[in-house]
Amino acid sequence: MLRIAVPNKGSLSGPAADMLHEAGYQQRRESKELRIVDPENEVEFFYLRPRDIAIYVSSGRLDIGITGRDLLIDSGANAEEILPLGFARSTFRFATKPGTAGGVEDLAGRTVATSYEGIVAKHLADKGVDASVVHLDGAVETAIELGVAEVIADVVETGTSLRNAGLEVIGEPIMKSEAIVVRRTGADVEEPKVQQFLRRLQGVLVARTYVMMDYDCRVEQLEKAVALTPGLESPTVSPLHNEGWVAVRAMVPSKEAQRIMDDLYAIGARAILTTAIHACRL
Ligand SMILES: Nc1ncnc2c1ncn2[C@@H]1O[C@H](COP(=O)(O)OP(=O)(O)OP(=O)(O)O)[C@@H](O)[C@H]1O
Ligand SMILES: O=P(O)(O)OC[C@H]1O[C@H](OP(=O)(O)OP(=O)(O)O)[C@H](O)[C@@H]1O
Ligand SMILES: [Mg+2]
Repeated sequence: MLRIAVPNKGSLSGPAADMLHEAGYQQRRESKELRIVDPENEVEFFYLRPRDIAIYVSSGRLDIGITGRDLLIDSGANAEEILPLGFARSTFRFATKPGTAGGVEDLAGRTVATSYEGIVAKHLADKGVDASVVHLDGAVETAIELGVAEVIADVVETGTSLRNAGLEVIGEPIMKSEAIVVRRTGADVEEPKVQQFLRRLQGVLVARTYVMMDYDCRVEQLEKAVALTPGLESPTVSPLHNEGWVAVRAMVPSKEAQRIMDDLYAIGARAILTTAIHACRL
């Protein structure tokens, strides 16, 4: 049975459960449940604090975990990223009151408040900047106003929390993060049950980012049409009853679907349809 760690709270927990559900796995019904068994899929899910997941996985007691890239790096755990999942995207940045500092080099001798001490201490050391780091559990934006630190280092998504606290980012992002699947460093990722789990999640990612496009076009326009919709391997082309016409079917990135439909129409394609993909294995 594959043992998988899933975030039980916070920004990662809802989207992770949604993705697993879309991949066909049973998920907990109540937020108080700490573990469930999905016997049909031979998987056991453990609902753990996102910050602890890389540590459990590195111990080898759990085969796989879903966590944030920033949390993995901050933990220093002996685990590695094996699949990015595309949700909980954020950057990790320094911020302070406007006019206090221009870049990381100005932080020498200052105090930085953060919930991600591991990332911050390493980054400061790499840059050769000697600053103190104070650990806070969350809501670090308030630490400056309350005099606990002069600088913060925190997760930034829209920037609303920083703006509301009257702070601005300084320097380049320390890192970019998103939800990821982790496995103990060096453990076999080719193991069939691990591969099956990854294929299912990859299927969800593809189903979320592609649509199926169908259209009819004249044979003379086929090469131009296929250039617009090359598909993943190559599009399916079938003859139509009307001579001189073919039907084409190809997967296209959903973000580009409307533009591609306009371009196909412009070269004479007709009956252009897009449909959602519910699941797939590539
Ligand atoms: N506003 C956000 N937008 C996108 N990702 C976020 C956001 N806040 C946190 N994250 C990401 O979520 C993960 C943090 O997990 P965590 O459980 O601490 O989330 P959280 O929302 O901060 O939870 P809590 O505030 O309950 O501690 C990190 O990978 C982080 O980059
Ligand atoms: O750039 P934004 O879109 O505003 O998002 C970033 C904020 O979201 C998270 O806070 P959360 O609500 O999880 O509170 P926390 O700081 O207590 O973790 C993060 O810690 C930032 O404060
Ligand atoms: Mg938070």
